[in-house]
Amino acid sequence: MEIRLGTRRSDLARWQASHVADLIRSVEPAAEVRVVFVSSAGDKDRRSGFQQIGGIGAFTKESEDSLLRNEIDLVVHSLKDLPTKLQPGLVLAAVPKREDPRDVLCGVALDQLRPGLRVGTGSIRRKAQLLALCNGLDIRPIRGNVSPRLRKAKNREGIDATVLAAAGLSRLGLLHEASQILDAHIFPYAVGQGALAAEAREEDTALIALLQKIEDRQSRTEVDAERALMRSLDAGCSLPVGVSATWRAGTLTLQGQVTHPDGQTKIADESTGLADQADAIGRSLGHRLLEQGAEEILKAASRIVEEQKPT
Ligand SMILES: NCc1[nH]cc(CCC(=O)O)c1CC(=O)O
Repeated sequence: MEIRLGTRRSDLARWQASHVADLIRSVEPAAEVRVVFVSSAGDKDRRSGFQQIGGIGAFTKESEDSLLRNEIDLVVHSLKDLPTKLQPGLVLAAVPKREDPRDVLCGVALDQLRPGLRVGTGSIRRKAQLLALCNGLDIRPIRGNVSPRLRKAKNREGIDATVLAAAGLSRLGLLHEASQILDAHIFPYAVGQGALAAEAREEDTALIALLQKIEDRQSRTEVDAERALMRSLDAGCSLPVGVSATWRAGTLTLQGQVTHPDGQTKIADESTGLADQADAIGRSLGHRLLEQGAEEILKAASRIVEEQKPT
């Protein structure tokens, strides 16, 4: 079978694509996987803050269009960047084994956070959670690829610190550059962080069956529960929702935290269930958070994200 695998051009995207290509070859030695580069709005627009370039789907839309036009057969994304609603005709065919989903702090350690310290991040979740840990931090909007962000923090170029996903650093062989891995109970991670998505056309049943062989059931369950939470909160990928998934004797506990962008209010709860109840776990957690007032925080966050968009 010939498989045209689409990816963006960044170092991280290339690593992820070749990793999935290797996984496919390992379960199907006869597969001919060819990597095809697709650019995205998120890659082209380097002017503005991360949240600002049309937000949802900024990194995934072009490759999905290319998939729908039959130019490629499969796209590999960071699952974190994949909107909760896929375009009609496309499916999340497989989720391979998830990397460490946690965030890391680079530049300083957690106990060195002080009012006025400049922390670069374009993520409203990271901003909110950082301010909740240390009121008065100077959060600077930055975006761009992982390595330049790391370098800026290291050289104190406009920022003193930054927060990045452990998974991205690890894939680029840069995890040793992190100052501290952040405990997910103190600093919950983004929905889908550390996981990869293999997206395909719904009608491509042979390819989907093949991709099932590279799926990791536990990772898939976590991701399904986390995405169900996001849907029940009606929250786009750019909202301040953090999660943490824990397994005990075949049951999954999903913790969720919604944090006001000013860091002053947060709502947290959890929901537990069996592995085949991923959707129900995510949905019931969503309902609990909404009952406690999450909607007001999410609305405030949406307004802030909207205001930051260039007109
Ligand atoms: N939106 C950027 C992005 N998308 C996926 C990753 C890291 C890898 C992952 O989370 O799987 C990153 C960089 C970061 O947030 O540090």
